[in-house]
Amino acid sequence: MISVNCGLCTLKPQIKAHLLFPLFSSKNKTLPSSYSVKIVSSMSSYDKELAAAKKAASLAARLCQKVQKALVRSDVQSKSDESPVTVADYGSQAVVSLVLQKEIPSKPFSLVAEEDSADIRLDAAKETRERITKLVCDTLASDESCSVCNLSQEDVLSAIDSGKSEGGSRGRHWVLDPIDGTKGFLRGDQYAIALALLDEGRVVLGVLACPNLPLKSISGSSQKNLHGEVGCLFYAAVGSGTYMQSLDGSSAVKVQVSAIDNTEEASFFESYEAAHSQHDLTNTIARKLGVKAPPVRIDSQAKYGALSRGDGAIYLRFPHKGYQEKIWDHAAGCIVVTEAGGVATDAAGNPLDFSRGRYLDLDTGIIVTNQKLMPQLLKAVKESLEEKSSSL
Ligand SMILES: Nc1ncnc2c1ncn2[C@@H]1O[C@H](COP(=O)(O)OS(=O)(=O)O)[C@@H](OP(=O)(O)O)[C@H]1O
Ligand SMILES: [Mg+2]
Ligand SMILES: [Mg+2]
Ligand SMILES: [Mg+2]
Repeated sequence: MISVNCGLCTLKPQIKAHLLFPLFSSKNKTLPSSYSVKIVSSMSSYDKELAAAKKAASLAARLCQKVQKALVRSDVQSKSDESPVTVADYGSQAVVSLVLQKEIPSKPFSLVAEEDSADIRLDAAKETRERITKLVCDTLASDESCSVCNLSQEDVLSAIDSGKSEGGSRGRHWVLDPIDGTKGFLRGDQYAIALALLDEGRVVLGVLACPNLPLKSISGSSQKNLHGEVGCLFYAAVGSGTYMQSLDGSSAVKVQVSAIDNTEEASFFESYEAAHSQHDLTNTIARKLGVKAPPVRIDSQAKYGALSRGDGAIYLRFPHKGYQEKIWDHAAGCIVVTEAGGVATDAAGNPLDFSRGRYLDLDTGIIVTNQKLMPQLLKAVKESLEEKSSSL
């Protein structure tokens, strides 16, 4: 049990009521009129969890933005698999864990998350530990419902380690990527805080905070020439649709995937990093479909968010041989897209199964599109994979 004296547990009634809507309500932004406007009114059985998830991801986004704006060399380390991790990854994970435990105090609390504290418990990481603890405290204290924060370093490390759950098909498990797209985060590009809830093995809600994603459509843009006001919060609960609001606070708009049924007009998203997805294979698939537009390469599950509001019609992800996908890289994105009317499957058309622990067990790759394009996409994927294997 983590003891936190930050006031999150003693919310005033007006702040509790506020939770379903913007957290940082200083300015109410207007969302682009291209998205159909419908204020959230339906109540689902996961309302309390969704409100907590939105609050947790939004606060974590605030921490990440602060770090990204003033990143210093000592904020970044390498993990044992050579992938980068920053004080913001750790801080974001701690903030989300602490907020969820305070907002949803029921037991047991189970979190499947990417990071753990082993490396930052080492003697050499003393300054990093201090920096993370201060970031977490400052972030929690910046929330209007929480004026005091007395967290110790051990509280923060324990909060990070609460993410060691194995998940599975029984009970409820939160699934968190505290920064998805850490490489994008380091470049100053796209990243996402991705949080989902599994209930009996099924993703029942998901929240994607995308601090650098423009509120307006990025259709026809590339990651390096995005313009306009940024900071999107996408959220979805099973059976209730997908909504987007500004991270700074705005009324929510309902979003829908693209209605395109002609593959020639479709554009597709893929990983920015060539090491994360086979760009040559996706090029073959796109050619078969007659796609004319160049691929839109952006980091992180911001791709799922952009797809959910119809900025593009297809997301293709084909990791190189031997890579095993983790559930936190797709759980939130998947429900955000499916509740917006999309479909996400593996390369053989099987639904993604998040009930098997920390990893996804899937055939070759992940493909996401709308219902109309899926049959053609599956055909093109099948043919491209067959050609690739016969050429080896
Ligand atoms: N080799 C390899 N193949 C496939 N995927 C990998 C690989 N290595 C890492 N990862 C995971 O990719 C996550 C980043 O997401 P994206 O690939 O969508 O973004 S990016 O464009 O590549 O930055 C990234 O998530 P984060 O670690 O949270 O950044 C990883 O989980
Ligand atoms: Mg990730
Ligand atoms: Mg991550
Ligand atoms: Mg990582």
